[in-house]
Formats: sequence, structure tokens, C-alpha cells
Amino acid sequence: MASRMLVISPVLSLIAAMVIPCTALAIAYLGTRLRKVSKKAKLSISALSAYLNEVLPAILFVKANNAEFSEVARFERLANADLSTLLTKRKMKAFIPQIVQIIYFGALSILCVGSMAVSSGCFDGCSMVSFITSLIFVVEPIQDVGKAYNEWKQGEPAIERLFDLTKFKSKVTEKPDAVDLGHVSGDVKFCDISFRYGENSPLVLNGLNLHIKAGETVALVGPSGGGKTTLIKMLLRLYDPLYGCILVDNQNIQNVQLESLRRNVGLVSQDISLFSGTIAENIGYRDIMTKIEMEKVELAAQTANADEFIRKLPKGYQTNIGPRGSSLSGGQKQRLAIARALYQDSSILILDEATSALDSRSELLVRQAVQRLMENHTVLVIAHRLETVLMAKRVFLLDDGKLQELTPSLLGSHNSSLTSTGLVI
Ligand SMILES: Nc1ncnc2c1ncn2[C@@H]1O[C@H](COP(=O)(O)OP(=O)(O)OP(=O)(O)O)[C@@H](O)[C@H]1O
Repeated sequence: MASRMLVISPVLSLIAAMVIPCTALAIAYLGTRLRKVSKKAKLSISALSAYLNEVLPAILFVKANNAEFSEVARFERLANADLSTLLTKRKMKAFIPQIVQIIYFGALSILCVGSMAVSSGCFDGCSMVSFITSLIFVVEPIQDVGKAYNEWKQGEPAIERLFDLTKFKSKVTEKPDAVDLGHVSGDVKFCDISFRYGENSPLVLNGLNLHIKAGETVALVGPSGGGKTTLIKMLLRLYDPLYGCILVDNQNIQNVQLESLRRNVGLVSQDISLFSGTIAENIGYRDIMTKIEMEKVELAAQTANADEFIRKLPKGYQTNIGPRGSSLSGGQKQRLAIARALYQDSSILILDEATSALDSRSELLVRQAVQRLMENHTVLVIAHRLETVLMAKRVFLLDDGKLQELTPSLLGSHNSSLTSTGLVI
């Protein structure tokens, strides 16, 4: 098209070419703004993915804390921020070609008037129309539509996957007449529980029976893959058993509201349960959508031996601890997890002991905190250390889907047969 314009009239082509600096200026200005918007869009998408990376691995903990709603709210806030920056970016990207067109049309009008005055008799009306048409076609609106269509097609599979996920229905459902469990004393019975993950998979739990009395601490040990976490998932009703039932204060958990069950059963996972946010928000996690009671937070931190280190932080309880509590040491993270459980004050606690090693002072502080946690609560602890096991009233080995109670004599003698329990001795 450009060569055709040159053939028709080199002078007018030169005048038309003067449009280029104007366009360049406009594009440069819009380009700077687009860069800023793109940077903002990148930050918002990375905030969203950092959030998902943090929350999805801890989904068990989120569910156990009835925190789905608050997490959905947090997700929506970040997703909406991302959507709005993305839309601004898209609008700007679409705006640039429009600006180019407007400048061209403006130039065209001047060109038309000017050329009629200047070039009278130089070339005929047909050439003039042909010249202007060529100029219009230099701008490539169709190419832009093609690009937009390409982008849309690229995003389509991701959107389809997202919609597929929204169609996914949980197998655990709440009965319409499910009752509120109220505040329980903490008596837990596993009655003849059998479970497998898939129809053709082997049984992970096989006719398992266990009665934990209110206020009692029971330790669960066993080799990796023995079914300890699965048993915990059953108690939180993340899965329903294939056979058998679980009773809390003699109520079958399949007949109670999920929210009320998970309010009474707290999960203290000392490894990965912290989120980016302040110390106060992490301890008062259960009230994050309502109002965190600072007095309760501080009391929980004191009992968990965490208050001292928190007060030394730059902003105390309002210090941001970074993704997964990355700015804290292992022992500090564990004490925060315990403080959170104390704040929640569920009658039944599942304590998933951290596997990471601590120095002896931290170990002692954590142990004291765990001991305090065990007072006044029913505790089912997945133990990895002999010291924790020795704090429990009864100890069970879970292997191959079956429970076997371990006698104190076996645990007292640090003998080699303990290696089958998966404990760090
Ligand atoms: N979501 C799942 N889908 C299918 N199989 C699973 C799933 N979760 C666990 N399993 C299988 O169930 C068995 C028991 O796993 P579980 O996580 O309960 O063991 P565990 O005793 O907690 O192990 P560890 O001490 O290593 O955490 C394992 O064989 C595991 O592969």
C-alpha cells in the first residue's frame, strides 16, 4: 500500500509520513502508561498465585477451621484486583490502535483539504480516492482483531478447566436435618471404621476401633503411609468411612452440621499452617472475618511460650510474618500454631507434630506449650518423637489399616523394635 501511495503522489506521501512523529509521540505516552499498568497486572497475578500456593497445600487446615468463607473472600479480593488491572491493561492495549487510527483520520482530513488546494490539476479524483484508501489500509485493524482472537483462543482451555472444577461436587454432604453439635466434652469413638480412597484401591483403614475419653491424650504412631492422616481426615469428616461410624459425644458425625463439627475439632499442624498476615491474624485465625480478640490472642501466646519473642518483633503482634511465616524460626512457627489452637479452644485437638528438628531450648519451649495444650483438651497426636509419645496416656501403632496398643514397657526401652513405629528416637 505504501509503494502504491508513493507512485500516486510522492509529495502527498511525504505529508502523510509526517503523521508518523505524532503517532510515535502518542504511542510513547501510552506505552509508558501501559508499562505501568502491565507492572501492576504482574504484581496482582503474582500476589494471587502466591496466595494459592500458600493456601491450597493447607486446604486440610482451612477446612478444619471452617475458614472456607474467609479464604473465598480473600481469594475474591485478590482475583478481583487482578481482573481489574488486567481489564485496564486490555483496554489500553486496544486503545493504542484506535489512537493511531484517530491520528490517521485527522491527518487524512487535513490532507484532503490541503491536497485539493495544493495539487489542483496534478492528479485526478480517482487517484486521490485511491491514495486515501491506501492510507487507511496501512493501519491494520484487521490484524488487531486477529491478535485479540488469538489471545482469546489461548485463554479458552484454561477457562474450560476452571468451569470443570466448579462442576466438581464433594462426596461429603450435610444432611438437611443435620444438628448443631453445640459445645462437646470431647469423647470420641471410632467404631469399626474401614476406608479406601478409590473403588479398586486397597483398604487404608480396616475395621478400626478406638475410644478416646474426654480430656485424654492419645498418641498415634506408625510407618509412613500407615493411615494416620487418613484417620484424622475421617474425624474432620473430609471423607466418610466405607463401613462403620465416628461418634463425638455419642453423636454420629454424619448427622451433625459440618461447621459445628469442625468448630469442636481443632487441627494443630505445626509444619505448614501459617499464612502471610500479622501474628495477631495468625493466632486469631478463626475470627479473621469477624473480630479478633486481642486479649485472647495475647493470653494464648503467653501460654504457648510465644509472647516473649513476639514482643521483641518490630511491630509486636502486628508484625507481618511473610508467606507461610517465612520470617520466623521453626520453633517460633510451632509455638504460634499452638497459640492458635489455644485461641480456638476446641474441645478436641488433633496435633500433627512437626518433623523438623529444633535446638534444645526451642524444643523445651515447644514441649512445655504442647503440655499445656494437652491439659483440658481431648488430644489425638500424630507423634514423631518419643518425648511426645511419653506425654500421652495411651499410644497406638497404626499399620496396614489396623490399630495396636503399645505397652509402656515397649516405649520405655529405647529398643530397636521402635523403628517400626516411625518415631524419631
Ligand atoms: N487422596 C488420596 N488419594 C489416594 N490415596 C491416598 C490419598 N491420601 C493418602 N492416600 C494413600 O493412603 C495411604 C495412607 O496415607 P496416609 O496419608 O493416611 O498415611 P500416613 O500414615 O499419614 O503417612 P505419613 O506418616 O507419611 O504422613 C497411603 O498408601 C497413601 O498413598
